[in-house]
Amino acid sequence: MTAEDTNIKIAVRVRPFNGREMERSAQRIITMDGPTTIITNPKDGAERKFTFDYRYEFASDPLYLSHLSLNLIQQRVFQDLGEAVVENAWKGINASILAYGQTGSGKSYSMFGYGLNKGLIPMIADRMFTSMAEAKDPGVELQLTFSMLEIYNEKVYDLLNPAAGDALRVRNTTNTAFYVEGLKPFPVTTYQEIESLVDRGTRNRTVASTKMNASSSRSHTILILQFIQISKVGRTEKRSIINLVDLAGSERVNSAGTEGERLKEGVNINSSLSVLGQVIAALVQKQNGKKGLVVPYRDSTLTKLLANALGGNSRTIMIAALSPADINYEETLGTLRFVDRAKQIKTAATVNENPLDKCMCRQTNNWG
Ligand SMILES: Nc1ncnc2c1ncn2[C@@H]1O[C@H](COP(=O)(O)OP(=O)(O)OP(=O)(O)O)[C@@H](O)[C@H]1O
Repeated sequence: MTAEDTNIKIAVRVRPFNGREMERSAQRIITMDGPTTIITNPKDGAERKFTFDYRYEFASDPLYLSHLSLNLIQQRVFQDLGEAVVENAWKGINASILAYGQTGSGKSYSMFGYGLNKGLIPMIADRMFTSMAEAKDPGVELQLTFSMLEIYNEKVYDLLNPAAGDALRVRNTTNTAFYVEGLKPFPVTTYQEIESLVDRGTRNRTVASTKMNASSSRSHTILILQFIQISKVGRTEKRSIINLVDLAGSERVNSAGTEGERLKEGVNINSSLSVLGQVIAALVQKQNGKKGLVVPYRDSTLTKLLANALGGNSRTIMIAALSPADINYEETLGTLRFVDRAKQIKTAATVNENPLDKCMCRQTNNWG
């Protein structure tokens, strides 16, 4: 099967001002003009312009903040970004969505949503089950599994199986394909099952975080849906993996006055996100013809697990979550620069279809 090169798609999303920003009478420094996102330096008024694939902003009109209009925007995000993920899963193509941005910028809002205001994860799961219920071919058996993990201080924890306690090991099948040994995929047959597993995983994340004196923004969370279509007639198997990633806050850690666990956490978050930046830079240089370059996937747990999403067999989308406020100028500019580099990466998604007799048919939880 031939690989089809596509660039990583970037979506920028600006959230409304929060209470703290309003209290401080923060000014808006992000504007959007057609495909262009413009950020203004509050010190000297200098503008920087970026162009991305999708943009979502909020209007200053308070009506925007009504539940209905918030919901409409969540639905638009799903139509633009999520629908194709489900369509590709049916074709046997892997997909990944990563949310990047500083703490409180709206990553979880985009990925999980809040209450009735559902985000991409519940909407993708819902659409998956609707399409499976509509599938008509009795000769094709459909299987969907779900797993959820957390990377905290470079270690991987199975959020659906916390009894396992200890961190799981990341192993590699090839130089660029890694998997989590012992991560338990749960077979799911209804939307409600996924919903309760996500709730369980989120609760475990909070418990683990509290125990470790962390807040949720200090770990990376990855949800994995694996979809398998087994054709009994053609004796083939089509597999696809959907990775949904809520990254830790990208703000730089101020080490002044920080010690012990907090410092370690900060250093680890910083280093895994900075390795992510280095991996992106290396992939871009490689695509621009630079020879003999080693992409440093191995330098962090996060980049090992995202190797396929970034440089391999996946269609990948990055959501850059932004605060609109001048007081966050540096972080917001950092986020825009980060995804501006990532948009140059090309991934080569292939259809994962194999004859049943030849396929390895192991319950993988990897990204390969
Ligand atoms: N696009 C949006 N529209 C309306 N409200 C939003 C939007 N994005 C975020 N919010 C609100 O902003 C707050 C912070 O968002 P969220 O928790 O998603 O941030 P985060 O980037 O995931 O933070 P953390 O890294 O700490 O987990 C929440 O109260 C959320 O409801």
